[in-house]
Amino acid sequence: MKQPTLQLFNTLNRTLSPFHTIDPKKVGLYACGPTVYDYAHIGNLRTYLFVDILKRVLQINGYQVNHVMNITDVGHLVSDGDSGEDKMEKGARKQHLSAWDIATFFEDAFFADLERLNIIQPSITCRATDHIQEQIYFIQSLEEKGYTYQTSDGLYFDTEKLFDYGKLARLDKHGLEAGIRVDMAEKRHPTDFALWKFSGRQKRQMEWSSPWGDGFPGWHIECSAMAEKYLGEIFDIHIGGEDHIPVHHTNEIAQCQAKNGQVQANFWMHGYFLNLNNEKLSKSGVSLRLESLIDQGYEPLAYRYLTLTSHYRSHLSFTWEGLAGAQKALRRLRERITVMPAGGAVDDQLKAEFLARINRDLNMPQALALAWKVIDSEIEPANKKATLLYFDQIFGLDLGREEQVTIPTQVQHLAEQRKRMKQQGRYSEADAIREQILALGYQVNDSVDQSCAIKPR
Ligand SMILES: Nc1ncnc2c1ncn2[C@@H]1O[C@H](COP(=O)(O)OP(=O)(O)OP(=O)(O)O)[C@@H](O)[C@H]1O
Ligand SMILES: [Zn+2]
Repeated sequence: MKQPTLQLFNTLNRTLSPFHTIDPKKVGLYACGPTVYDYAHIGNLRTYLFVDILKRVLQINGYQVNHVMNITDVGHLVSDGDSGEDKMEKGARKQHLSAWDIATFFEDAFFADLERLNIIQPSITCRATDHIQEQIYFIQSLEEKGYTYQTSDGLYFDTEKLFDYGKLARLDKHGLEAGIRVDMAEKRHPTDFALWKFSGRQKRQMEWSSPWGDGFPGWHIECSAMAEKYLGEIFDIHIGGEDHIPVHHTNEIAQCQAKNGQVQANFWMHGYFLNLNNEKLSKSGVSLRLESLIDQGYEPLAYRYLTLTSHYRSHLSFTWEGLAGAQKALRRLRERITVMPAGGAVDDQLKAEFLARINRDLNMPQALALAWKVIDSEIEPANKKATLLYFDQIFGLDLGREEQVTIPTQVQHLAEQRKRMKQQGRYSEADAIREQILALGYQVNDSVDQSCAIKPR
């Protein structure tokens, strides 16, 4: 398919822009991965579902996607402003395990959640602790270029050295400095951030020697170093949750610009938060796991369906009623598809309409609405099925899974009533009931035995 039919919202210039790639057939995609100090919550998973949808949309547009995702298993401090404890060491204390053990445990749990949600695995997964040397080289290069300074607790990036620091977030750097009230310790500017932190007097579970002393890398440097290793100095898309805009991605850009003279990705995309009771879900605060939804009897894909009902650039409020609605809609969609015959062809016009919707900045709510329109359309049932299964390459909802069709008792009663009317020769009343059944989304087939004569329309 020829470019540029796909349009994506680029946070860098705040516009919906035609998507152009560096290589005509390939996309380099870097997604910031989880910090594995606890279970992922369904908010984190919303972001990975968004990445998955983007990847599927790129693939259906004919691109081969080289998808790299990191695992943050060291260096992410409790405060994004680079103060406080390392989340891994804190998590290890809480779980009474070593930092290495919790990293392995929660990484496995994370991938199990991805699988349950039909999220396609990244092409490359890379851990921060497996790339310490790459991070040290990156920092050395920044040091040689004069972007660093040392304090008693680490080596820092001097954000004042970059004239356009903070452009991704449109930060008012000087305004920030004037209004700053927090203790900056020995940092020269509030936005400066750690590249390497010293272990200090207390021995850490995770530490390495470096030209600056024993310690561990800062959080932002891991993504810059690993993205460069696997995707090169410049690639197509960098993606993460909206909280990455002001700090993590801003600092990643600063490091790469300082080292290589350019912003490392052409497109920056951000998924908005999932909230619960108007609060952002977070591992350390209000949390809710996929496991809890399963415990309540929901299938993981009902949650996937729920996330498709809102655009990725809108906040989504989680409610149990919303999830129940999503579960019901998903079952109903599968029931309707189950009874359609196989062997049809994808409808060209509906396919074009679908591509137009998903290619306009991944408009999944509109794409879902189209699926329901297909269900109610006049096209041949076999072609409906083929078209919906084509859509499912993007939805990832297992729409081809056979769903046991359960006819509501109300519909069964109406069908029995209609049968009696017909036996008594009261045909116009029987026809009126048939219409009533149709309005409820079912049809009666008179040519077969009454017990299997009702099916979803
Ligand atoms: N409520 C949320 N809704 C959607 N995405 C989220 C939410 N909270 C975090 N994310 C995203 O999830 C991804 C993984 O985040 P990470 O594992 O680093 O979480 P964290 O910052 O350690 O913990 P927390 O969930 O407490 O913020 C990131 O891209 C982040 O932006
Ligand atoms: Zn990152």
